[in-house]
Amino acid sequence: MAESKELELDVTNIAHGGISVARHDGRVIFVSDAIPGERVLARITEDSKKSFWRAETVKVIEPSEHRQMHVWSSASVARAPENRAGGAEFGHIELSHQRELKRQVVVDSLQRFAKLDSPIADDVIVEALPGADDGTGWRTRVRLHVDASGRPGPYAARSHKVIAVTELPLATELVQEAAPLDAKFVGEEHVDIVQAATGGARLIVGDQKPSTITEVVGDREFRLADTGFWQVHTHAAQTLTTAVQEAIAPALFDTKAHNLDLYGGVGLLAAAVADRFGSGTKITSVESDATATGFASRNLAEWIGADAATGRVERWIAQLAATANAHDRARLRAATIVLDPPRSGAGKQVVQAIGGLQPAQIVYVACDPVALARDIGLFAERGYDLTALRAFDLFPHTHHVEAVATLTRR
Ligand SMILES: C[S@@+](CC[C@H](N)C(=O)[O-])C[C@H]1O[C@@H](n2cnc3c(N)ncnc32)[C@H](O)[C@@H]1O
Repeated sequence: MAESKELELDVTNIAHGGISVARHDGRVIFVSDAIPGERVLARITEDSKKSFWRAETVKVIEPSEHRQMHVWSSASVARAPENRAGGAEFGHIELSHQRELKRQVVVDSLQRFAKLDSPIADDVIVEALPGADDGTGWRTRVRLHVDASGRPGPYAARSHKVIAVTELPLATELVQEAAPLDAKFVGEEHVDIVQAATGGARLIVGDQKPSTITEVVGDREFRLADTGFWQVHTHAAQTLTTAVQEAIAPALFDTKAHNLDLYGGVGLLAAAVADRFGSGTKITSVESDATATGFASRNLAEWIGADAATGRVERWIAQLAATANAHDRARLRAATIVLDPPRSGAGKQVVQAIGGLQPAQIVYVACDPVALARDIGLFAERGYDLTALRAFDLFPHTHHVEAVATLTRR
């Protein structure tokens, strides 16, 4: 960028990633902190590409009827763009309209990346989780980054500049109370605040040695490392447990089949499946983090047919396919496979490997609608149709949306 350029833009659509779309002289401009329907003054931040530019809202000229005061003043458009805290990029939008925009992103992703124009996608709504009416107070895990002077804070939106803040409104009360926003951590890179279901909130400074915490879902306890993966929203684990249980078609479920929980963490979704279908359920939870699978083995111990394996899914499943005999193949054809991959999705290699096993049904839990849509497109090529889809607002005031899709063999 030679010099800072500002333009008045009419914002028309929402794009994946929490940014809005405007057009100027026929060129697409992705604009942050705006809402479709608004006219804004925006500063161009990237104009090196032919096909699109990027811009940040500097001033709202004609606000949307859905604009509200930002739930986090540290992220407000009233601040200079480079000083706005990141992680609440929808906080200036009414909560119900955030969900409408997320719905549009899910539907649009399915149309563009899965080439899917189906009533199942059209009927999807983004369901709210229990919690505060204003969508704050749900985060049980927060990472603060530390700047060169030792001061902790969130990164600014779209950069690694640490922003000093006085509050963390998306976090639970206990996490807010425990957050050391005035302390100094010279020489550290980050500080995590983690609230487990029992034992209050704790600080994890830098690469501190992990200790064991307990999470509770319904009347079931899960043990895990405080540095390990657990769903972030206070109600997320319960919501996904129920959603996965409901996404499985009982008529296609076989307790004795070689059922799988891929990207299984500490066994949350394997437990959901086994709870739904009873003590005889066979299911293997596969996860790359050996500490997590160690905990998963213990968390799943009460089900005789449940176990946990350590491995990268792409290799583990290739190995399974390579060594399966006719009996194993029949058990895999009868199987239900649950997968909950990271943001990048399962990808071609894993989708092809699962498709090759020809399981009866697949339940795909996704935190990225574009990655999900790409994988649904790949599954369609392997003979699987989308038969159910739900979306959940697991991350209010951010652009993130979680989806649970059921795919059934044709
Ligand atoms: C979105 S989390 C889901 C965990 C679990 N299903 C839950 O809800 O608690 C994704 C998990 O996949 C694991 N993971 C990431 N890439 C992996 C890979 N290639 N193979 C196996 N596990 C992987 C991560 O360590 C993480 O535990």
